[in-house]
Amino acid sequence: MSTVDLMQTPSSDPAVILRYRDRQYAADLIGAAILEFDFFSFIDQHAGISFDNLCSHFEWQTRPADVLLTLCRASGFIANESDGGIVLTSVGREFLTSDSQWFLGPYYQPIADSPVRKDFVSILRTGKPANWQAKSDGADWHESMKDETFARSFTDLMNCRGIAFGQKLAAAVSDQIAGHQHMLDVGGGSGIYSSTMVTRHPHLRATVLEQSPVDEIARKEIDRLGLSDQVHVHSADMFRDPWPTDVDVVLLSNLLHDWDVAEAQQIVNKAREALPVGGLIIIHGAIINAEKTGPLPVAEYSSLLMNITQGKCYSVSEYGDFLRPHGFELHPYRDTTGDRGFLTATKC
Ligand SMILES: C[S@@+](CC[C@H](N)C(=O)[O-])C[C@H]1O[C@@H](n2cnc3c(N)ncnc32)[C@H](O)[C@@H]1O
Repeated sequence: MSTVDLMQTPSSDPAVILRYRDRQYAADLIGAAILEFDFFSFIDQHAGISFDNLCSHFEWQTRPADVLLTLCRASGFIANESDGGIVLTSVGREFLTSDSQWFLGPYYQPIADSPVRKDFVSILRTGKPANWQAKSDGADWHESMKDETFARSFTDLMNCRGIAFGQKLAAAVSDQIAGHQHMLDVGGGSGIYSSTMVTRHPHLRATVLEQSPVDEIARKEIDRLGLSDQVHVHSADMFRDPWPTDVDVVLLSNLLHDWDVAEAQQIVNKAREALPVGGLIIIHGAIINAEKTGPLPVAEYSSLLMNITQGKCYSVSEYGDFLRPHGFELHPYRDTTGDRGFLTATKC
């Protein structure tokens, strides 16, 4: 394993490298819409249909249907009228409706039998995530994270991107974090976001709240970086157990997007309870714009998350709904690197 120098920051943006992986499932979701549901022909015949009526017709659940529609909007296949009604764009009508002479459905036929495409059909109907990467042991991603070998491999995956993401985030929140002392990094994985934050802001200490076995992985990683004095690991279940309360910043990095609305709201409510008035919540990850028209790389990544977890990439307005009515003042969304960004909010 290479030596890590968290003081050194990258000069380039890894977006292109990440996008190959982040968009891996998007073709299968579009393939499901075309091949299984002839979705675009239906929209053509029912121009202006509402989201709810669309879901009723196809018997789709809200979460996966929203991810599909966001992907179609971000791709420029559909648009929303001012009353929210869904219509096709020119490219959608000309190339994606089955009675058009330019219909490109047969181009997707080779992936008709892809397990991921088939999974999407059942996720749209049931709302339940598929097994992680079609593993046959029946465990979804959330359950798999309790397995030592899987947790190690997946934490490595998150850690490698987290070095640059964490460094950019730490730099971007400098003004907001200056007067704060103790950050709670909920579901913090290897602790890389805490490690990069305290390296950039040495006045700060951090606590990583993690479940077993990731908690032990985090302890070892933080120790390897020589940061055990500033970053501690608190072993707990974020839903069932109490959170430390002597904190004035809560970081939720790539966390809410793993969960459906009820669980995500539960996490935000626990963050509110943990923070004093004036405390800061930071939500970091891949975030859809307020209009749900993009960015395309985030809409593509959302199809992967929707397939393997109980969540999706939420939009700026959906995060506003989690925060504003629950006692937070929201600050504007900001980009960092690699199609990621963050929102902050202050507890009122
Ligand atoms: C997608 S990862 C994000 C890790 C890190 N925050 C990042 O940005 O890379 C979600 C993390 O939440 C943790 N997690 C999931 N359920 C949890 C629970 N009930 N209690 C504590 N941590 C949990 C997982 O172990 C995992 O490390």
